[in-house]
Amino acid sequence: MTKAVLGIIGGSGIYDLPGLENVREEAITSPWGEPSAPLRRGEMAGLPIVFLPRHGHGHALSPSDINYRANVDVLKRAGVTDLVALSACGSFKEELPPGTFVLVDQFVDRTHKRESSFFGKGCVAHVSMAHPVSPLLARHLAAAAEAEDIAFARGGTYLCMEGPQFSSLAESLTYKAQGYSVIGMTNMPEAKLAREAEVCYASVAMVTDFDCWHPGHDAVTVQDIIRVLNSNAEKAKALVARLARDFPREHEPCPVGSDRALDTALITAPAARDPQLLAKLDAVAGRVLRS
Ligand SMILES: CSC[C@H]1O[C@H](OP(=O)(O)O)[C@H](O)[C@@H]1O
Ligand SMILES: Nc1ncnc2[nH]cnc12
Repeated sequence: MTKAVLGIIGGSGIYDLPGLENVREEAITSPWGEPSAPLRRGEMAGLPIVFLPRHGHGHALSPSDINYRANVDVLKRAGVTDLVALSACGSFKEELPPGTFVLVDQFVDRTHKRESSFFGKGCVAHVSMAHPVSPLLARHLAAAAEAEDIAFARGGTYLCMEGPQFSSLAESLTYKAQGYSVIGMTNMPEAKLAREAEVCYASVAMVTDFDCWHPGHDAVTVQDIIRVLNSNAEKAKALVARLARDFPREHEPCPVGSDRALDTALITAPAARDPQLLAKLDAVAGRVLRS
């Protein structure tokens, strides 16, 4: 049995985690470069928690500048088994108004300026992204939201745009017509990298606005978003506290195989593998590379 370690990535408006006990800051170095910030390790209700603010302290990093590989790598090195992403987002649906927490279960990746895999020349791997969210983690989040009386939706599709500009009206209307639920700038490649690192992943997409498609709302501005962001952040912190309280202390095997994703993914013959890349993959893929 593996002990559960819960990772929390804080998005816009969530730069720390009050309620974390015995906090120590840990600057883990990564062969993938600089993570957004040192990790903050501690416990909640006895459960080990590792917190990382995605945009760095003071929100210095734009979505395109975040080193998603380093972030996931250091969380893996810290022993994280289950990772919750907290993210602000715009909504494409009337029934998902600002303040709603959407436990998304699908992603559409429209990013184009980001390193999106740990693997490549000298060690090729193809993991499945058919079911990018860990259903058990999502179920625990739903139970925590229910217990905290937070308005939430089970399931939804998160369109990840490159940004940093918000969408044009034509883009917004197109995504709405496609049936997508929400839009943000950060969950990709984060979810892909978590899968490659065999870390269970779930995202709480916290609606701050209706993007720009809604006839009754003006085009989105950061000022408008910040107003909603702060109340969402308070609810998110309560959600995490409840999640930690009720979370299983042993890591539960993932029904969609998030925690074994590399069992069926590596294709490069051992003799053709690049030792330098293998060394960088020690944390992410050590389980399968060492066996
Ligand atoms: C401040 S609004 C735009 C910004 O907020 C979201 O970030 P995060 O997912 O880290 O909460 C969105 O993706 C943009 O990066
Ligand atoms: N409308 C929107 N588009 C992209 N990212 C967002 N984050 C919050 N609101 C957003």
